Amino acid sequence: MTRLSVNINKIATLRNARGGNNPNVVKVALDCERFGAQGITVHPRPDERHIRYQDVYDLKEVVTTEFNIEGNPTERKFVELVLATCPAQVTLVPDALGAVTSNAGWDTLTHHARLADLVAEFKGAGIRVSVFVDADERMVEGAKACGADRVELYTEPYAHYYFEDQYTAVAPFVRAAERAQQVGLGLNAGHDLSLENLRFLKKSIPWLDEVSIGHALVCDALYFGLENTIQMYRRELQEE
Ligand SMILES: CC(=O)[C@@H](O)[C@H](O)COP(=O)(O)O
Ligand SMILES: NCC(=O)COP(=O)(O)O
Repeated sequence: MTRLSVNINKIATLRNARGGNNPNVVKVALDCERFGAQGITVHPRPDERHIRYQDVYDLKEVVTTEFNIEGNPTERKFVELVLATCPAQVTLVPDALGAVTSNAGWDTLTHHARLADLVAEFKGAGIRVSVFVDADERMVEGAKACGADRVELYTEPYAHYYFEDQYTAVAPFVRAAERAQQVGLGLNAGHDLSLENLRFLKKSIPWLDEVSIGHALVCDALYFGLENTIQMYRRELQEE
């Protein structure tokens, strides 16, 4: 089964636009769970432009599905937030300061020592660790060597090339996913996944453990409503 984790960053973006508490990210997270989300993902950034550190503490109190915190552990503040809130999963993402969104996976070979220390620290606290990587078998192997439990494949290139040629677009992801399976890593995927491209990814890599989806899902919810939208994404992930 491939689980759907809803990334609620964009809900916080909307809330922050007016400075009040509408929409309420805690309520939305609970509603997402009620509507069928199997996890809640947040990706706090150091500038707190969407999810704030306090949101993470508030969400940890109430989320009953898998809570996944994504972020760059270069910031000690992020490491401390994760250790203090103890989510089910932390996803380590090398997002650059000032970047609009995540735009690459880790070089798990160059950063082996640092990643290995962090993985050990989080695993020691009972937190599953996923490492965000490009669809590159060497980076998958490097994540395994760091002690990670899972990798999350950065799917922006798949989403980008999907409409040109879906088979060519998915091919490196299938190879990376096969490598993850061979070395015993769990497998997540995320970034720019949508109602258009999700089913083909799932069909190509049926052993995917989890997808985290935010931007497209929140956009779709404007048209279809949140409950319908979550159900629509869940249907795309059903086994054939
Ligand atoms: C790691 C990843 O691909 C997502 O977490 C993405 O970075 C969402 O973050 P934003 O909502 O800030 O774009
Ligand atoms: N890990 C990916 C994620 O949480 C959501 O990415 P996106 O759907 O907002 O591009």
